[in-house]
Amino acid sequence: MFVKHGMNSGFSSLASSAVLRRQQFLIRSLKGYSVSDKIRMEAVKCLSGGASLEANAESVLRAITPSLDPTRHKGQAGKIAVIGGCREYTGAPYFAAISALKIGADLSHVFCTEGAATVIKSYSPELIVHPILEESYNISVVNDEGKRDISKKILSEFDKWMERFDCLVVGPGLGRDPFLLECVSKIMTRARQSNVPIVVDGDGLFLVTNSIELVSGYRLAVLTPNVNEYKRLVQKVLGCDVNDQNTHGELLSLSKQIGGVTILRKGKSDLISDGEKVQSVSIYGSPRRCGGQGDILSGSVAVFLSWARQCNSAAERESTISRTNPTVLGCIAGSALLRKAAALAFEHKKRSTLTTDIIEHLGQSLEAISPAS
Ligand SMILES: NC(=O)C1=CN([C@@H]2O[C@H](COP(=O)(O)OP(=O)(O)OC[C@H]3O[C@@H](n4cnc5c(N)ncnc54)[C@H](O)[C@@H]3O)[C@@H](O)[C@H]2O)[C@@H](O)CC1
Ligand SMILES: Nc1ncnc2c1ncn2[C@@H]1O[C@H](COP(=O)(O)OP(=O)(O)OP(=O)(O)O)[C@@H](O)[C@H]1O
Ligand SMILES: [Mg+2]
Repeated sequence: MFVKHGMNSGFSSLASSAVLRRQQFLIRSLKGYSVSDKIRMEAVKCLSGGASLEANAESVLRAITPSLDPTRHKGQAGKIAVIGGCREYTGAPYFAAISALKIGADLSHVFCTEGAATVIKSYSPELIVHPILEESYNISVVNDEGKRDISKKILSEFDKWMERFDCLVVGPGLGRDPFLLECVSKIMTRARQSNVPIVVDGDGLFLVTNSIELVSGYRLAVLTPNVNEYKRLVQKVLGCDVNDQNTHGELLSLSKQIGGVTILRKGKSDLISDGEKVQSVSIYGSPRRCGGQGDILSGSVAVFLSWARQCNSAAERESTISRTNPTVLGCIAGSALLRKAAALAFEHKKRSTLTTDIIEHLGQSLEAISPAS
């Protein structure tokens, strides 16, 4: 009876499957003792050690999501900019930018190449799209001096907007063109000088892995590597292969080695560390691994990180949460919401679940945890 109830309440969402198996084992071994269900649950939590690692994601989401206060003006709930979108990819920046809006940001911008801009604009009139980036193939006849001028123009175009942003997402669908990446490096350096948080994902991680100084020591940077991106990062920064026997130690070392940037290692459980400790989010998501879910995550982390920073200054957060790095809170909240939305989408669409279906469930998933009124 207790087991069934426990599994259906928040308890199940707090545990990875391995921890759950251990908890079930412990519950079975506790049978026959005259303890109440509540005490038994506490005992199981302590014995399993799962509760200290798994983030209390719902509390984080509740604590950092701002109320819809009628006195607030446009922009106060977040202004996000995604830097990405090139000849090959238009979906990824769209997914990241539209997810930010669907969660509750007020404005979402995309900085991309001219060709990608028309396509992204046609996906949604909600996005503000800046066709400022250039790829080498478009300027192949331009000499070095001309290229320097183009690069300066791109930077000054971006500068006009940068101070307005609460967070940048660098990389979804950015591509790997050398000229374009060089310009994006300059944009990142400028954002860093202005203390604008940066979530680095996709091809942004390709750039950063090869130029780690772009983020090294920047406490407002978040890296969100998938399996491949994490492997490349570990090889480059730690000079070894990924060690699955020392997952937590390795993530801690990686974050410390990059000067305390927050890393969200995506996978079966999402692992998050800023070099102090490792927290996980293992809420059940979806068995569908369609492309684009990481893009939803990067846009979501940007919004929650911005909200967490606002709470920090307004001292609104619960005490246990207020001691946590806002970049870590942003990762916990983003990961939990994506997983909840993915679970809901899968319930309806099963095998045909796509990233756009998951995006449609972001609002409903947040509403269930932090109602709008
Ligand atoms: N619709 C779109 O426009 C999308 C564009 N995307 C963009 O595509 C660019 C490249 O990202 P990728 O994620 O493909 O680059 P990766 O270097 O991570 O992946 C390259 C290849 O590795 C394989 N792979 C992925 N996950 C794996 C796993 N868990 N184990 C073993 N192999 C695995 C995949 O088959 C993929 O072809 C980025 O800019 C990204 O943002 C993706 O976000 C997906 C959606
Ligand atoms: N094996 C898994 N089981 C459950 N959830 C997973 C698994 N792998 C990834 N996820 C979830 O999907 C999200 C996206 O992770 P994924 O590894 O697909 O990113 P990605 O490859 O960058 O995606 P994208 O296609 O957008 O580039 C993660 O945050 C995680 O919550
Ligand atoms: Mg990705």
